[in-house]
Amino acid sequence: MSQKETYENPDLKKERQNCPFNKEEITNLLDGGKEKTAERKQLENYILSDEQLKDAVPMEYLSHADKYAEELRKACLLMHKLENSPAGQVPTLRALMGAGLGSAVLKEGNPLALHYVMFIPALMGQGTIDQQAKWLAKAYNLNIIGTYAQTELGHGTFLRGLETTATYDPNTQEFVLESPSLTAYKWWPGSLGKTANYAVVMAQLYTKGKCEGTHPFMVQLRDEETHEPLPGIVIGEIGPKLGMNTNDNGYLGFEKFRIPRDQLLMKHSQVLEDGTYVKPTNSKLSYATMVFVRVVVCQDVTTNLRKAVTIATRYSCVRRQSELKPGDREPQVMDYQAQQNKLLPPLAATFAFQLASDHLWNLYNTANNNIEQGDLELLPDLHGLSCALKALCSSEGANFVEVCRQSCGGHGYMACSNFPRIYGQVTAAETYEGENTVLWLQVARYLVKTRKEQTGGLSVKYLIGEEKGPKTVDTTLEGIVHLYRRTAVGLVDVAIAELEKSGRKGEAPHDAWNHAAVYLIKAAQAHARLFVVESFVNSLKVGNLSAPVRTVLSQLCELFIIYWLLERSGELFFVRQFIKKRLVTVEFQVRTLLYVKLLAAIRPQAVNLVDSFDLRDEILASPLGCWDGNVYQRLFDEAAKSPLNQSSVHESFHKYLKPLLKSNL
Ligand SMILES: CCCCCCCC/C=C\CCCC(=O)SCCNC(=O)CCNC(=O)[C@H](O)C(C)(C)COP(=O)(O)OP(=O)(O)OC[C@H]1O[C@@H](n2cnc3c(N)ncnc32)[C@H](O)[C@@H]1OP(=O)(O)O
Ligand SMILES: Cc1cc2nc3c(=O)[nH]c(=O)nc-3n(C[C@H](O)[C@H](O)[C@H](O)COP(=O)(O)OP(=O)(O)OC[C@H]3O[C@@H](n4cnc5c(N)ncnc54)[C@H](O)[C@@H]3O)c2cc1C
Repeated sequence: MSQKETYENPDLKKERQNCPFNKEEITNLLDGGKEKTAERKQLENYILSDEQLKDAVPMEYLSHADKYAEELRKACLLMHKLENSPAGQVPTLRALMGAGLGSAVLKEGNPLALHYVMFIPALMGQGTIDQQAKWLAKAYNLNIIGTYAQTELGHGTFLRGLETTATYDPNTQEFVLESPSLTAYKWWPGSLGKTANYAVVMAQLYTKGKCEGTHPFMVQLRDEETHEPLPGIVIGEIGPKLGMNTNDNGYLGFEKFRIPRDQLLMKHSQVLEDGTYVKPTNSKLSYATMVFVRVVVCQDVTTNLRKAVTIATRYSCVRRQSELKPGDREPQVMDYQAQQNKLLPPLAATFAFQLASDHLWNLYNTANNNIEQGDLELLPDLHGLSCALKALCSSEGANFVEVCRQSCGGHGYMACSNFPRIYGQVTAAETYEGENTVLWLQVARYLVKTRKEQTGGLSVKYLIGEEKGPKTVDTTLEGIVHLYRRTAVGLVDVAIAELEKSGRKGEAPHDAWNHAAVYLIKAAQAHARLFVVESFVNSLKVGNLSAPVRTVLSQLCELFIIYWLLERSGELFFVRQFIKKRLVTVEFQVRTLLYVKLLAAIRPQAVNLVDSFDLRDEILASPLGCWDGNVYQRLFDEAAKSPLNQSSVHESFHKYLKPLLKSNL
């Protein structure tokens, strides 16, 4: 019997009555088409009906080592199932690696994730055709399992500061890998601790006595039969973390470890037999794997946010608390405007982030195809936009997930609510693949350069030439988007003025840069927000949407754009012309009124909107967010699984508490 034929909480049932739009239309839109929805559902049935992929006990009750073993067991079973997947191998793999279907089975992180998300992409992006022929089939067939080992104990951000060396020995035509200090040890790579037997290792390449910078090397770490670390390789796992505890992040040291010359991944730069170094066309091409992951992280964070919003919204319609009208029945907490103010902006954000991530994905594909043909023109724009959206989606996503947790009161703090895990994943994305502040500064560098040199890619075209558009702000959506644009331009100009001021005081450019960081980061963030709101508005102009779906998405779009404007209103005060023209006060009064009206307009559709995400209960993995709304019974069922409830008196009572109670007599 399907979950939809059993109990349904009466409040949720009411919420679902008379839905003015077709939920399936939104589901199809988010999946990328009707066929993709059908494919996803078929895949979910295939994977989630397998009893062996279900947890005997919740992960929280297992030891660190048992958690890893259990997740690895399921990850390997999933790989076996992949061969017969009805949806085909590529879509299945994609679904299994991310926060959607994959997380229903592998709740604490997939020990094979790095193999697919970074190791294989690194081989494809950095290896020559011959190297790909040698390694890729082995990697796809899981004859070898790899990771991406870049970060060290001493350096993660500053890649030019990495200490691991790979020194070419022309006599044997080998590279000698060495960790010259404790801080040179690789530290953090996922799957490195216990799972992987190979890695793409980033190391400083030395040849003919000269350092040529960081380069990727294909390195075998463990014996393919026994899995023992090879002589000269030191490996371990780094221990428990805030989240993602079964990704077995590890450490790795090299003691004069030799690899053949042809294990330098040589697609972009080469070392010839005699040690001659051949430069790449662009030194940043060796950073390409990170660019790819930044792009997919935006999508992954959005999926996690959808989960958090679904759980919080359904719970808020089941939960009744306090008094709205004296003497009346306690209301659904969703009927408090304060609760709508918490939950409807993140609901709108799930659409905003998805649409922006879709644009980024398209840019990635075009740029990558061009790069394969030797055309690097789109690279700066891709780097700028992937840094901007990765930083924005992960930081805003983490804040929104925390708000969703808060909106569920005490029950949101339960491990079984699934908020701790979701938060652990989204907050990790603020740090990995480039710490967000560092990425904001990369974006700012691109913006300042574009504004000063008056040349740049599509995402920064608005910084080139005179400001276009109306001089006053009107209350249409276009008018508000224009306000975002003027803020973004204004903040870049403020940052440039700050840099020039420091320059006039005689500061060196690097000091001036450091002293303008606050402004630079604000400018980068305003740029990223502009991109997201423009994507949202433009996406609604095109596309084949029915009138009811267009109406509700337009309401969400407007709500989101006004929400951000009100949230970030302080930034407008940095832009002097806005204050002079008194734009801020008048416009904000009007906008606040509209914002509140939009909350009320969207409120009745909240459950229908999250239903249209079509996230199965197994994926939500939360008694608070289940489709049927049977929250309290499910919470009790979860508590019954606690090992502390397996006996009425725990043995520790006799060991510790009883003697203490006696001694007090
Ligand atoms: C299905 C989905 C599943 C998803 C789930 C994912 C789960 C996976 C879990 C975890 C994975 C995590 C993996 C990792 O974390 S791997 C390690 C990642 N590490 C980083 O990201 C390090 C961050 N640091 C850097 O990127 C760089 O050091 C730097 C901050 C960019 C600085 O580099 P550098 O000092 O060399 O550069 P400059 O600042 O001097 O800039 C010089 C010019 O280069 C341009 N640039 C920089 N980077 C790039 C790039 N990547 N591409 C293109 N161009 C780049 C920069 O703009 C400068 O250009 P200019 O023209 O101004 O000179
Ligand atoms: C869950 C997880 C998984 C990971 N997986 C991998 C992996 O598979 N492979 C891998 O190689 N690495 C991995 N990492 C490492 C990750 O990529 C780095 O931790 C990340 O890039 C940040 O680098 P860092 O730790 O050196 O931070 P630091 O750079 O030391 O940051 C510390 C502080 O200094 C600030 N800071 C640093 N530089 C600047 C600057 N120039 N200007 C202003 N502020 C600055 C930062 O903003 C931050 O506030 C993982 C990390 C995590 C958390």
